[in-house]
Amino acid sequence: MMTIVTAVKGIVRYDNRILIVQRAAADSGGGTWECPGGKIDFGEQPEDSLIREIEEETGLTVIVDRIAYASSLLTHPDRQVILLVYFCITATGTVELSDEHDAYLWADESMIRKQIAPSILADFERHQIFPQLVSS
Ligand SMILES: Nc1nc2c([nH]c(=O)n2[C@H]2C[C@H](O)[C@@H](COP(=O)(O)OP(=O)(O)OP(=O)(O)O)O2)c(=O)[nH]1
Repeated sequence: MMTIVTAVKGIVRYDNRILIVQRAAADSGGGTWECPGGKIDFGEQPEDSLIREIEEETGLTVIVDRIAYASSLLTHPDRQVILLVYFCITATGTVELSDEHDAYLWADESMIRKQIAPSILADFERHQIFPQLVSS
């Protein structure tokens, strides 16, 4: 059966860096670096879902600033994920990871370019995320 799920992801900013997290080695896509976030629960508002997911994955309580971009990908030939990606801010940089991730990094532009999954980097370029990180 073909399914579409909606996920929310955060570009969490702190001290001129953003938070990237490495998927646990044992999970699907293990070892790849991404922005924190996850799937929207039925009936949930996207921004509430993002706050909940980031809290679960990192222990951070973020404030959602504004939408950065929307994107879509197939994680499997019959499974589509619609991604809503938001800029977020946090008052502290202290991260406590869940079992879903093995490592985290407060990354600047060059670290992001080196680490993050190519499909995410392509979205960052397409939607001019880097210039927005320095200018606001
Ligand atoms: N193209 C693109 N893909 C992204 C971005 N951010 C992001 O996490 N991804 C990818 C990584 C994942 O393969 C996919 C969906 O993330 P997800 O957390 O819902 O995970 P998943 O579908 O693999 O499901 P699960 O294993 O966590 O249950 O999206 C992005 O900004 N652009």
